[in-house]
Amino acid sequence: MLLLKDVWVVDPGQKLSSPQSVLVKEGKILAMASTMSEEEVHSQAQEETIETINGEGKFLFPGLIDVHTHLREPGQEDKEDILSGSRAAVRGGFTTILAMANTQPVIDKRALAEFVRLQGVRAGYAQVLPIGTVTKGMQGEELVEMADMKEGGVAAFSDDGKNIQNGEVMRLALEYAKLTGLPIISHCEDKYLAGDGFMRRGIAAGRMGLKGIPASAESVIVSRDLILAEETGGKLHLAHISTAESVDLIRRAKARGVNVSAEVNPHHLIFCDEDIHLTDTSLKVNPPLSSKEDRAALIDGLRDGTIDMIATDHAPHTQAEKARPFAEAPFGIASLETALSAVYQHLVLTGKLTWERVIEAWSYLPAQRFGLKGGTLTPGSAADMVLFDPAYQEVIEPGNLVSKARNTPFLGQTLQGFPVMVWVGGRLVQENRRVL
Ligand SMILES: NC(=O)N[C@@H](CC(=O)O)C(=O)O
Ligand SMILES: [Zn+2]
Repeated sequence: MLLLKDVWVVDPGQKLSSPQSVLVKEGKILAMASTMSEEEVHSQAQEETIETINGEGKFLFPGLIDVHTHLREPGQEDKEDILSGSRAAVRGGFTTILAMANTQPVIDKRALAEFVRLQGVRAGYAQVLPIGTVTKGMQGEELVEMADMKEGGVAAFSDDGKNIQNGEVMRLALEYAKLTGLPIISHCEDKYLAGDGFMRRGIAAGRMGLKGIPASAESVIVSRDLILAEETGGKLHLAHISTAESVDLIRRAKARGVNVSAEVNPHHLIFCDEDIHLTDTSLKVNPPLSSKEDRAALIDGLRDGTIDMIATDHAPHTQAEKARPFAEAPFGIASLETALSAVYQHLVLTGKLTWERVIEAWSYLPAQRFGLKGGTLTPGSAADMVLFDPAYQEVIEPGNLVSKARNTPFLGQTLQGFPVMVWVGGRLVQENRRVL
């Protein structure tokens, strides 16, 4: 039995943000109270021994749930595998991650989904839930066997990495996915408008002489998918929203009652196109970093709930690939181990977002929208928990990272505020920044 004493609990699912004492027994939250006398604790514990952790000055919140993580297994294990990725997850405060389907081969069959799920179980860190592709071979043409894939454990369907260009295929996907109750996650990018650009079209791209991707490449497809979700009633989730125009479209669709949710990635909230340098590919990502005005609209959208959740889009790549010239390096930022601290430091400490909203957006709402267990510390729920020390500082160095990837813009920088203990189902998996 575990007692976390005098810890500041942030649990939006219970509308709670206050000092509490929390009792954990047999992998579950047993009780929580603002004051707990010795007698009460002992009566709950009965004969058991009690391990007490003093939580003063720290936060406790439900483990984060990341709905957009690329783990690269099967097929590209030199970038990341399910073991290294799920270790990186718990180091960063994530207890459940949804693994994107753009592996090699892509996850378009039940057996493949089961493989990903089982590799997650074998690893024994964060819970790994597979995402299946929407179309066979991720070719954008023929739908996968959705009901069968659900039996195999997929939590959603997505051709992420690619957009489904054919509107009729997207309409059918939204229609058929209703039978499973699972969302279709859309990577909104019109490939013809995006062309072969490397960063957001605008003044910064012009100054560097880099070919730009217009904001419309995203918003045209956001618009199409919102219309199709409205027509079909299908459950739509929009990945990595990055422009003011998209936020506006989603806001208006939600006002009409469209069945849509949206996510934003930490890098789009923290950086903008002006931060990109030709000699540093760590900020080369898709969708590209947008303008300062877009960034402000994304933060506003997250504050008012137009954008429901935060997701990392952890996209690990090898150093050799990222060392190529800007135009040739792959798109993607590895972020599981830095994302929460970066958001805490750059958005919470600066007063742009409340800590409560961040936890709601990264734990409670992902659980609600994707129909997952977790996302709250309500008594009876699994003890997937994060103890977060707001004063803990760490230099982001290759030697500290447990992910195989090093493609983070924070390399060499000091971040403040880190998970210092993480439990999955009551089992301690990270302590003092070391994965156990
Ligand atoms: N975001 C990225 O820049 N890259 C992702 C693909 C994706 O999420 O679209 C990847 O798989 O590397
Ligand atoms: Zn994507």
